[in-house]
Amino acid sequence: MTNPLGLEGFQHVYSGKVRDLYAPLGPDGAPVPDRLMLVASDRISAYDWVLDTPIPDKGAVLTRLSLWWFDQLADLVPNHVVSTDVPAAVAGRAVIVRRLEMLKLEAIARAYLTGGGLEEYRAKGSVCGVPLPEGLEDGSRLPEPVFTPTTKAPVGEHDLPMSPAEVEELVGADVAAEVSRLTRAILARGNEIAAERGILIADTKVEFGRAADGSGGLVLGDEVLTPDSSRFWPAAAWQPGRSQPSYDKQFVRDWLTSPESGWSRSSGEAPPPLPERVVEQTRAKYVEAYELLTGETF
Ligand SMILES: N#Cc1c(N)ncnc1-c1cnn(CCN2CCOCC2)c1
Repeated sequence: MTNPLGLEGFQHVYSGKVRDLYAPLGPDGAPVPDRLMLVASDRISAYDWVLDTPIPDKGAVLTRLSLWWFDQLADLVPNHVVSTDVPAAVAGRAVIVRRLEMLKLEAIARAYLTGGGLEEYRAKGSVCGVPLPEGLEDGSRLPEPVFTPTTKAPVGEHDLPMSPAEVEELVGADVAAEVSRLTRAILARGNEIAAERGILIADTKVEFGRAADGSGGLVLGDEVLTPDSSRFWPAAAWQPGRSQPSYDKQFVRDWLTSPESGWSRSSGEAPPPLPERVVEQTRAKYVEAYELLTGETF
């Protein structure tokens, strides 16, 4: 298995759109049983494409933000973070984590109605089996966060909505109820904190696992409440009844859909490289979100 970053003492396990997973190797050269390393890249995705142009420091900013959120949520749920003692090549954008038995579902909660949830609401008046009030629009705030889990589709395929019965069949009724409760509580806590700082978190995806030996309860894995795992909206621009501007990706989206890019979403072709000004504006939004939420300087 190739080692894209050439990390001595680590075996590459998996690459997602913007993050990668490595296994630390022990002195015998075998993977250490209960450890993994999550590495956040500077890659950015838009319109289902991973763009050619990296956003400098994006991986480091989102790693620090996720670590901060794990701390803010520690009273709600234990997490998989072990340390940030990582190789210099990925310092600041990688985390050593406990190896978990991950639940095979994407635990999604929605506090505002948009995207796939809005489509289902318009068709059925409900989302994932949860009836919603009439008259909701794109961007409407929901009475309370709704659990809208999906499958974990293979690379290149789309995640599919799961009904409560399908979740229970996958993980059992008790774990299904706890995953729903925790996912909604994480989003509610996130919005309590973010709204005071000018950011609305419309929805979020988290991942849970259990200790490999089966001991203990659910552990929060992956990343948490970052602009990659969640929809961040600027609170001041919130206006139900239209598509909301993205806190972090609007400069990218606006340029890619402008005549200047020469690109069309319907072309099926990869988007062109981003101009430097869009890269700088986007980097600044990630840093701004981090500094607003945490009160710390990047
Ligand atoms: N987190 C975590 C974790 C863990 N603590 N233990 C075992 N497996 C995983 C794991 C394996 N894959 N994913 C999906 C999320 N990936 C993250 C990396 O980047 C690609 C997507 C999570």
